[in-house]
Amino acid sequence: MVTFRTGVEGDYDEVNQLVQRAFLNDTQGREWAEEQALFEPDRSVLAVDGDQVVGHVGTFTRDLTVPGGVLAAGYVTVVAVAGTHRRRGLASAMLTRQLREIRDRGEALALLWASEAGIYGRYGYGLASRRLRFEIDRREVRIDGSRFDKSRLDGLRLRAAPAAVHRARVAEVYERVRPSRPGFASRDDRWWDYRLADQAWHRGGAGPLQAVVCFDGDTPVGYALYRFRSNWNDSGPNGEVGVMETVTATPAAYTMLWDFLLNVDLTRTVGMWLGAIDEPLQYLVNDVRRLGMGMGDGLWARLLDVPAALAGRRYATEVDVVLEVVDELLPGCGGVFRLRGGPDHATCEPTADAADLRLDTSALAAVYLGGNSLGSLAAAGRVAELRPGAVATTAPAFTWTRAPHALEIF
Ligand SMILES: CC(=O)SCCNC(=O)CCNC(=O)[C@H](O)C(C)(C)COP(=O)(O)OP(=O)(O)OC[C@H]1O[C@@H](n2cnc3c(N)ncnc32)[C@H](O)[C@@H]1OP(=O)(O)O
Repeated sequence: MVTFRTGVEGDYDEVNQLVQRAFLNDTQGREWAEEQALFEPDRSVLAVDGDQVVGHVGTFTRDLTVPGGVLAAGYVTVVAVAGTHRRRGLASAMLTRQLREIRDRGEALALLWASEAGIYGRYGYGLASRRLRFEIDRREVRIDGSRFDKSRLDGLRLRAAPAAVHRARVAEVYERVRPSRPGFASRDDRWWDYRLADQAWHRGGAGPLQAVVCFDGDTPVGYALYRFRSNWNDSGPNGEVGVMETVTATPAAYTMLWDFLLNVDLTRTVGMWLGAIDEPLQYLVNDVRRLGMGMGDGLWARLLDVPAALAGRRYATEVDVVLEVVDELLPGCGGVFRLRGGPDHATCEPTADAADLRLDTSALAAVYLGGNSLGSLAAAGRVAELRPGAVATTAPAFTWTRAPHALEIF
């Protein structure tokens, strides 16, 4: 018989083996120091059959930047069920218990990256952010000089080194940018260890992790993390730059860093897998088509405390709306709420007033970070307009200056 329990410290190895098998990973030669340091056993739910762990869901404790604020969130991770025990409800049982535990800790929402996009909607998650992949034919692409004022680069300088050398500067820039960019997550030392981890298997055949930092005087104002992949073919050099993330406090730093990344001798391609959906590079280059862009999904979000989540963000325009939120999995998380908000204030409370809009919790999650338009969800029939005009007045409020961007898979 399968039973469920909370994890303990000694579970890591068995859980990790289960997870690696479930994700079809070859574990040979891998060490897990950085991953193990992130393990929060008391936030794991395990399924156990006899003496064997056959299922696992984990949670990390982190803060998420939302439009105009930062909220504690449960970061859901390494969901796995043994191949011998699938499609008999184990994941559903663990994921539902996990959502209740996240809510009971007072975290207003759960977040995850999905291995397959078909899995999580049934648990109330909505796709809240997207990413752009880039595969740039770098010889065809350059920063278009007519689109920016070169004098803005005066006084800036770049310094490139193995990433570990620049760790403090990189973390300093990230902390400066994080509070204002929806989708960014808090990174303590353990998370920097994970992000900068550089064992052979983290490299995926490319070289060591590099950082290039942009300084304005002595102040770091931007950085890029990247790897080179050396390659040659019959025509000569065919190397690649693989960009992991670029974080910048100013447009000038962004321009200077991308100019550097696009001009590495002996390379032909610049790739980035987790670019922002509104990546400014699109608006800077001479030939946008040659950026080789493709869209992917990003963060999935699940609201667990609707009033706290809605009052915890800010709104692009003044809004006063009554939302009926339908939550089939956790009915206690749904209800009718009046949201009053604007660029510098927000309140949200249960109300007995008639609802203006009705939507399910996954549709609300989809618009929560400003990554999808409420109007688009309404066009899909996912938002019911109970008071005529309510979509038109509410949709602009849920947008934000920048699209949400999740920088790393956890
Ligand atoms: C945040 C993350 O960690 S994402 C990683 C998820 N894990 C993986 O992809 C690893 C490989 N897969 C697995 O380990 C398992 O197949 C899991 C964890 C995805 C599902 O575990 P199971 O115990 O089989 O799920 P369970 O029996 O509870 O089924 C849950 C529902 O999800 C559905 N489902 C499961 N996998 C998929 C899928 N890949 N695509 C679409 N639907 C799926 C099931 O059909 C079921 O639907 P229903 O309730 O409408 O009948």
